[in-house]
Amino acid sequence: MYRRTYYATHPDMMECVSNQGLRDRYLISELFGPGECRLAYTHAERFVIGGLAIDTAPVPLPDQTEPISVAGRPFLERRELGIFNVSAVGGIVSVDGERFVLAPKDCLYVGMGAREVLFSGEGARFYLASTPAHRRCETRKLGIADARAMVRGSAEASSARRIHQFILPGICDSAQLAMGLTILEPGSVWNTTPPHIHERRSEIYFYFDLNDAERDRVFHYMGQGEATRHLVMRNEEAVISPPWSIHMGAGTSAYAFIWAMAGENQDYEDMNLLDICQLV
Ligand SMILES: O=C(O)C(=O)C[C@H](O)C(=O)CO
Repeated sequence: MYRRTYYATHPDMMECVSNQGLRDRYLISELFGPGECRLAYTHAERFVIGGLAIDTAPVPLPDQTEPISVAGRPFLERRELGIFNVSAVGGIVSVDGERFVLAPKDCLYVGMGAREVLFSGEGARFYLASTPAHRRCETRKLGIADARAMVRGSAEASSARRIHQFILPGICDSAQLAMGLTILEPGSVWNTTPPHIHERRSEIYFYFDLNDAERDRVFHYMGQGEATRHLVMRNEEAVISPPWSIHMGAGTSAYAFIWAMAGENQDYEDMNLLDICQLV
C-alpha cells in the first residue's frame, strides 16, 4: 500500500552524499495521481505522508495490508490523521458517514479509531499526514479562522509570513500529531528564519501554491547547522527533516507550506534557534 519507505538517517550520512542520494533519502515527490490515494511510509516518527487527487469518483483511505494479523483492518485503527485541502476547489471528506466540506486550505483532524474515510469532490486535492496514536481525540474540521496565527519575518528581509497553527494543544487536541500552514506574503520568499532544530521531534514540510506550478522552485535547506545542504523542490513535494536537521527554504516566488511534526512533545516552542551566522 506504500509507494516507498523512507529510512531514518544519521547526520554522518550527509557527508559525500550526492544530490540524488539526498533526494532519495528525504524528498517525497509524485504525491498525486488522478483518482489515487498515494502513501509513503517513513521511519521518522513512523509518519505516513499521502496525496489524494479526486478525479470523478470518491476515493477511500485504504485499509491496512501488513502485517497479516491486521490486514483488512482500518488504517486509523492505531493512527491519527491530519488532512488539508491543498487545491483551489472545495472537497468533501466523510468520516464514518459524517460529511465534512473542506474549502481550500481547510484542515480536518481525524482521530484514532475512525473506520471509513472517504474523499470526494471533482478536482480536489488533499494532503495527508498520519502518525501513530495512543489515544482517541475528537475528529474536527478547522478553517484558517480557527487556527492560531503568528506573524513572523519582515518584508525587508523577504521573510514576511503568517504561521497558522491548526493541530496543537489548545487549538485541536491530538495524540502526538502537530500540523499547521505557513503562508508567505507576496514578495517574501524565506521561511523559518531564524532556522532551528528540535531534537525531540521530526518534521515534514509540504510546499504548494508556488506562483508558477511548473517553473517556480523552493530551495530547501537541511542538515546540521555547520554542514547545510539543499534540495531544489517543485510545487507539491514534501521533504523529511530528521530531528538533527534544520529545515528552512527560499522560493523563487511566494508560496505556502504545510508543516507536520511528531515526537516526544507537542511544545511548538521546543526549538533550538540557530543564528544565520552559525550556518555553514
Ligand atoms: O515559517 C516558519 O517559521 C515556520 O512555519 C516554522 C515551522 O512552523 C516549523 O518549522 C516548526 O518547527
